[in-house]
Parts: sequence; C-alpha cells; structure tokens
Amino acid sequence: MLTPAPSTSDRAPQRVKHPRVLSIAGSDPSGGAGIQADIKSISAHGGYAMAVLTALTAQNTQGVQGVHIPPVAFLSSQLDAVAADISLDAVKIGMLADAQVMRAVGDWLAVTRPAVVVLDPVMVATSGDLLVAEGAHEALLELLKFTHLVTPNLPELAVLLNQAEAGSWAEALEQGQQLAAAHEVLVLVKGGHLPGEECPDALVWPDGTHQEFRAPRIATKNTHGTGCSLSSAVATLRAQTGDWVESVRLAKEWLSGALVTADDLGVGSGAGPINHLHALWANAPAAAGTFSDELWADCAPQRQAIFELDFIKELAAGTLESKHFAYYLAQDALYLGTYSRVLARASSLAPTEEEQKFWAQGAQNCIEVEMSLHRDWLSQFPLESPMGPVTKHYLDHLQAVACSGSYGEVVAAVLPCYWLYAEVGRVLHSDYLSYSGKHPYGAWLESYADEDFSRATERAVAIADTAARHGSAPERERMRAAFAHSAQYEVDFFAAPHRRVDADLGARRD
Ligand SMILES: Nc1ncnc2c1ncn2[C@@H]1O[C@H](COP(=O)(O)OP(=O)(O)O)[C@@H](O)[C@H]1O
Ligand SMILES: Cc1ncc(COP(=O)(O)O)c(N)n1
Repeated sequence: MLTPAPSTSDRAPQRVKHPRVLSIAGSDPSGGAGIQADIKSISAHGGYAMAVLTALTAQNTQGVQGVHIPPVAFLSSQLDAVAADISLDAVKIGMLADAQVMRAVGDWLAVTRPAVVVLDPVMVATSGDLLVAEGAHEALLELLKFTHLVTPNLPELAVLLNQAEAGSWAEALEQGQQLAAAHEVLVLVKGGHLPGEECPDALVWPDGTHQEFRAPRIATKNTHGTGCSLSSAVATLRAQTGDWVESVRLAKEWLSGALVTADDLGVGSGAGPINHLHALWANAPAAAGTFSDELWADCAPQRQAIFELDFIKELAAGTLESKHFAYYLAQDALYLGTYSRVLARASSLAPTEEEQKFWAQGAQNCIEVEMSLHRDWLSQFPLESPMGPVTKHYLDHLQAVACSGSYGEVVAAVLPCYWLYAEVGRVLHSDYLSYSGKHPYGAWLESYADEDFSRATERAVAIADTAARHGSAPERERMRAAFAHSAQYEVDFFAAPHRRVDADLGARRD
C-alpha cells in the first residue's frame, strides 16, 4: 500500500486547547528522560499525557545500567488499546530499541495516521550509553514517511545520513537539509552538542528553507532528557497552535526556563533532569512553604502588637476593668452579626460542597455566639454602646471584599478572625491555667479552650492554602492584602476598648 507522505505545511491546522498527546517511548525510572520526561513536558504545556512503553531501562543520572524490551506483541496491544478508545491529537515517538519495535510502531502509524507525529530518533543517552540496537536506523528511516517532524541531535543526524557528525552549525544545517529533502519531512536540527555560547536549533523544510531559533547556552550539567522534553513540548504545542515555528519558539523558551532552574532540583550526582514544572512552581510556591506560612510570617508584627496591648495583658492578669470588657463584648456582638453574613458569602462562593458546608456552619456558629454574648455575658457586663469606629471599619473592609472579591480573597479576609483569635485564646488560656486563685474572667478564658474552634481554624487555614494554590499570582497578592487588612483590624479591635472608653469618659462623646 502506498501511503501519502504527511504534510509538513501549516495549512488547515487543527487547534486543541488540551491536546491528547501520546508518548511512545522508553521508561527512565530516574524520571528525567523517556516517558517520565514526556509526561511532565506534555502536562507542563497543558496537554493530556498518555504513554505506551517500548522498553524499560535501568538508568539514573550517571548512566544506563540495563534495557529490557517487552514482547513486541504487547507493545502493539498497548498502541491498539489507546487508539481504539481515544482520539489522539499528537504522538511523540522516543526510544525504539530495535528494528522489530520500530516496525510494530510503523504498522500502527500506517493504520492510525495521527494528526501530529513528532519523532525523536533517540539513539544515545546524554551519558553516552547506547539505547538502540546497532544497525536499526534503517528501520527508523522507514518511520519518517509517517512523521511530520523529526528532531535529531547531531550524532543522530549523522547516523540517519550515514555521514560523519557535523562539526559546525553550518554543517549541521546542511545535513538537516539533506535529511528533510530525502524523506520529505520537516527536520528540527538541534545544536546542543556543538561547543559555544549559544544553543541554536533550526526547523528545516524539504525545500531547503529553514528557520533558526537561537538561545544562550545555559551553564548546567543537568541536561538529561532535554531532547525528550523538547520533542514532547513541540508535539503538544503544535496541536494547540497549529504552527510549527511558533511551537518550536515557545518550546525552546520553556526549555530555557527548565534548564535555568534545573540545578534547584538536586536530583542525582550525574547529568540531572531539567525542571519541567518550573512555570507552575513559580506560580504556586508550595515547595518554599505554604501560602498560610507566608501569611503567618507576614502578620508577626500584628501578633506581637496584640500581646502588648493593655486589654490583653490586663485580661490575662485579671486586672481588666469591667467597662473595657463590656465595651469589647458589645462590639464583638455587633461584629459577629455582620461577620456571619460574610461567612455566608464565603459559603455561597465555595467550590466544593464540603467548603460550602464549612462556611455555612461557621456563619451559624457566629449567630449562636452573638446570642450567647447577649444572654450570658452582656447581662453581667451591660453596656449600651453604638458601633465603634474600629468595628465599623473592620466590617466595611470585610463587606467590600465579600461584595467584589473572589472566593480566595473572602477566605483570606475572614481568616485573621479565626486565626489570631485562636492564637490569643491559646496563649491566654495557657496563662489562665497557671493562674492561682479565682480569676474574674475565668469563665471567659475557659471558653478559649474550645476544641471545635481550633479545628475550624485549622480547616479555614487549609482552605486558604487550597484557594491560593488554585489562584493566579495577582489573586494571591489580593488575598495577601485582604488578610493583612483584617490582621491589622484584629489589633485595633483589641485596642479599641481602652481607646474608646477612655476617650468617651474624657470627652463624653463618641
Ligand atoms: N546547556 C544548554 N543550554 C540551553 N539549551 C540547551 C542546552 N543543552 C541543550 N540545549 C537545548 O536542548 C535541546 C536538545 O538539545 P540536544 O542536546 O542537541 O539534543 P539531545 O538532548 O537529543 O541530545 C535543544 O533545543 C538544545 O538547543
Ligand atoms: C528511556 C530513555 N529515552 C530517551 C533517553 C534520551 O534522553 P535525552 O533526551 O537526554 O537524549 C533516555 N536517556 N532514556
């Protein structure tokens, strides 16, 4: 059967947002090359990654210790299973260990004819170990008729042409033109193996035209899997953009970022892997600690300020005047009524039923606490007090975020009321336990030991972390700002009884 050569033009491209990309390649258990690299690279570009295994290698960053080739019939079963069920937007082919394996893949490609086929003619690992049976390159050339883009490094290009390895970029381009013309295939010539300050690559079309992509050479020994990762990235991007030039440009830009941050990973003592997920990790700094760790560190000055307030010191010592306590209770009751509504807003924005329920439960608890403040406490410490300025400002801030902020921002804004209150409660309660004699605020301080409240606080913190992980970098900044404002209002709230009551008594006006 005569199979038409796949088109290398960019006409009538099919564009897919999350392309289904199949890697047909060998396994590298150390995770830097082969299918492991392909899956990371495809995923990093927004593709849905699948993998059919052609071979298992025993390898690490120092070299390849062994290769096991499963029965070729089972390779065909894997390929058929995937193709029978899933539409493939792109296929990337990596290590094919011998001619039999190559023929099985060729038979499958002839029937399946995927829309995008990128062939990385893997022959030698970065460590110098051979990954393909000698002489199998003839069978590899047979696959070029099903291939849209082939991505050889310089030694591989030389083997495919049966020539000596190119010693300069000009020679490399010349060889790329020969391969492209001989097989009517688009060639990505890769200059990583040349010496020099730059790592040039070039797309070469069968008609001899070419497009160069230049990038500085990055000083790192961690280049294991660059070829695998680049070819997977290009396959994914081609299905997304419909354009080879744009795909290589974007993939190379991404690869530079993965090489620049490769040393951060600290994997192995030889040629280590590149950092496939550098862009994702830059936006979600989970590795450097959680978002809530950062919030907690950010509000250290507020935490310190709270414990230096007369209100807190006197409450702990039992010397707090009842007028100050009464003012605090009255403002707290006023605060909780509106705070409850803001929690209800968090509930209405929550992305999961569990979180929706959590905030709704929080809103209900606030109303119950507000009622108990009136019933159990304000009856003992009665005070007719209008809403004070701090209470009003704090609530205005919360309501503004509830009105126009995202879920993450609302969560961040309500968090200090849980977290700083729990912290104050923890410290005051432990002070209270070492207090000898009858404490005038004993019943109040005992209420700080509420297990349910500390569990709810932990949950609220975890929810904030999840929302931060899912949010964009600008949204995390807005969350940080919302949290910081609320944290400062917590300080002001505890400071207000002394400021307001004493000012009132002096001036007899609010
Ligand atoms: N140190 C480096 N700095 C920047 N880019 C590099 C570096 N090493 C390799 N590359 C790039 O990685 C890709 C793979 O290159 P190459 O090493 O030639 O192929 P292979 O990994 O298949 O041996 C190419 O885009 C190349 O330009
Ligand atoms: C299973 C497997 N496949 C491919 C490579 C080549 O890696 P590189 O991308 O560094 O050339 C490898 N070392 N192992």
